[in-house]
Amino acid sequence: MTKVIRIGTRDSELAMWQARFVKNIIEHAGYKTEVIPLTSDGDQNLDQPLYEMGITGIFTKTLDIALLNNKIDVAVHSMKDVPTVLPNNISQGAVLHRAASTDILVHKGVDFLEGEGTIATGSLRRKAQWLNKYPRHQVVDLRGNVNTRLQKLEDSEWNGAIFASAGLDRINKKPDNHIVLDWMIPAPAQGAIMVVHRSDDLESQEALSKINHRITEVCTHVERQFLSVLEGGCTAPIGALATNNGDKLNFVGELISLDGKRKARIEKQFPFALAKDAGRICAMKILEDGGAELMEEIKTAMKS
Ligand SMILES: NCc1[nH]cc(CCC(=O)O)c1CC(=O)O
Repeated sequence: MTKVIRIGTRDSELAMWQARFVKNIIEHAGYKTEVIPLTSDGDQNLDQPLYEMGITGIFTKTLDIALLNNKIDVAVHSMKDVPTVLPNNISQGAVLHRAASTDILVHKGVDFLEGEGTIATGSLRRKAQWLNKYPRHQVVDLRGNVNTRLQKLEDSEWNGAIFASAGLDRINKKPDNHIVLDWMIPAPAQGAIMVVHRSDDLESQEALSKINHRITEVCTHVERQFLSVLEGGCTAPIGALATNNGDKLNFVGELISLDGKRKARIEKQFPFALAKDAGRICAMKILEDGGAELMEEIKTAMKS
C-alpha cells in the first residue's frame, strides 16, 4: 500500500483553495492525500512593506521547515512567491496548468484614470508600472492577504487596488467592478501553482510528476530564469511573461525604476524547444541595452 501524501499549505483562504485543488488532482492520479494547514509568518508580519524586510521566501519559510522536519510530504505554493533558488533538499515536483496570469484593478469607478487619483498596492512592480502609465496618480502601500486587501480598499478613499486575477477567481471574490490590466506585465510565474517535495522522497516525486503541466513548467522556468539573472538578490520591479504559441515561445520582460520613470523592455520569440536558456538570453540582452544602469539605479534607490 502506498502512503498517504501529506499536503502542507498556508491557512489563508487562497492557499487552502490551492491545496484542495492539488489534493483533488493528486487523488485523481490514484493517491491518498491529506491536507495539513500551517500558520504562516508571512501573513502575520504586516508592519513593514515586504520589500523592506529583505527576506527571501517569506511566504514559503513555514512550509519549507515543516517539509524538512517531515511534518508534511509536499507543499503547495503560489509559484510567484517562491524564491528562484529553492532551499537545500527541496525540489520542484510539479507546476499546475496556469490560470490567468494577469493583474486586475478593482475600482470604485474608472473616471479617475485619465485624471488624478490614488490606487493601492504593496508590490513594487505594480507600483512602478502603474506610475509609468499614470504619472499623475498616487500609489499607496497595501499589504495583507487577498481578503484583507479587499476589505481595506472598501474602507478607504482610494480609487482602486491591484490584484492577481487568479487569486480572486480562485476564492470566488472577484468584484464586478474591475478592469483587466492587459498592459501590465505580471510577476514571473504569476497565476501558477508549484508543488515541492523533499528531494529524497521518490514516492512523492513520482506522484507529482503525474500532475505536472509541461508547458506551464517551461514558461515559468523562462520567467524565473529571467528574474534570477536580473535581480541578484534584490526584490526589484521586474515583470516577465512567457506564453506558448504552437512551436514558439513568446517572451516579454520588463525592468522599471521605482518611480516608474524609466524602463527597459524586451520582447523576443524562441522555438519552444529552445526555452531552456531563453530567460538568461533575454536578461543578458536587457542588461546590455541599458538595463544594467537601470538596475544600479534601482538598487541605490532601494537602499535609501
Ligand atoms: N503576493 C501574494 C499573492 N501570491 C499569489 C497571489 C495570487 C495568485 C497568483 O498570482 O498565483 C497573490 C495575491 C495577489 O498578488 O493579488
